[in-house]
Amino acid sequence: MSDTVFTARALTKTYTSGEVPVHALRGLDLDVSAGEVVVLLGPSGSGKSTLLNIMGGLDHATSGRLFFRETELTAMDDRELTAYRRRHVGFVFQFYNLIPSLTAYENVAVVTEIAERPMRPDEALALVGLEGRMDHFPAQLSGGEQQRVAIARAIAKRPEVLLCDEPTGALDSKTGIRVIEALLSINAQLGTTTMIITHNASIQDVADRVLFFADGRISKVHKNETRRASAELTW
Ligand SMILES: Nc1ncnc2c1ncn2[C@@H]1O[C@H](COP(=O)(O)OP(=O)(O)OP(=O)(O)O)[C@@H](O)[C@H]1O
Repeated sequence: MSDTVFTARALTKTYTSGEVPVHALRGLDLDVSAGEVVVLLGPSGSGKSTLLNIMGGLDHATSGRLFFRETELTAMDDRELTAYRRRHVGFVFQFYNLIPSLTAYENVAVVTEIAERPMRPDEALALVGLEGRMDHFPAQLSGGEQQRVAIARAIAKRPEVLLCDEPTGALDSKTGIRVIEALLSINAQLGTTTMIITHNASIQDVADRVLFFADGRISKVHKNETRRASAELTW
């Protein structure tokens, strides 16, 4: 099996829904290795979410090619992309989208009931440090804890990749660090390839590689020789 999970070549995305076309991605080349933690930084509108959505099979590119291992995502129709997404991709968004009437355990079980070889909800919740909160409802959990339930839900199906769009965007520094800690612990224990969009530059220190976006392109790449432990982060 190849060690490269994603290969993007000359990838573009142009939105033509408005009067003026928006060039969200302007020819992007990228290789992501298995088990890598990649942080995406850059100004608002620079194309970070567009790239993650295409990698996650939520959207189609306009031109160029994108592969998940040997499979070409840019050749897939919506039905094939849905199957790819269900099988291989976990998503974490800024807002947790938990079901308020279900406990933490039940929110995770919603996913494990339909996955192919899921872990048990209690295992997934233990991985994010919430073994003691399984019977709590979202309203009884802090923002950081709710986000960790959302992470447990995303990883319970054992996805190969975890795509996170501003996972700490709504959190204060202390709870945000706990969330990053949960993501890194999953990466260490399960080897899940992890991509994290953030506006918080201090998070870049926990990555293997940092991609700086500007105007639909990757303008700079920085490789961290050593990754900083999440406990050492401050913001
Ligand atoms: N569905 C859409 N229709 C039209 N234009 C869009 C759509 N989605 C995104 N765009 C535009 O594409 C560009 C890139 O947006 P994108 O969300 O990828 O940026 P971003 O770097 O993730 O920004 P942010 O950090 O604010 O989330 C922006 O100009 C945005 O307005």
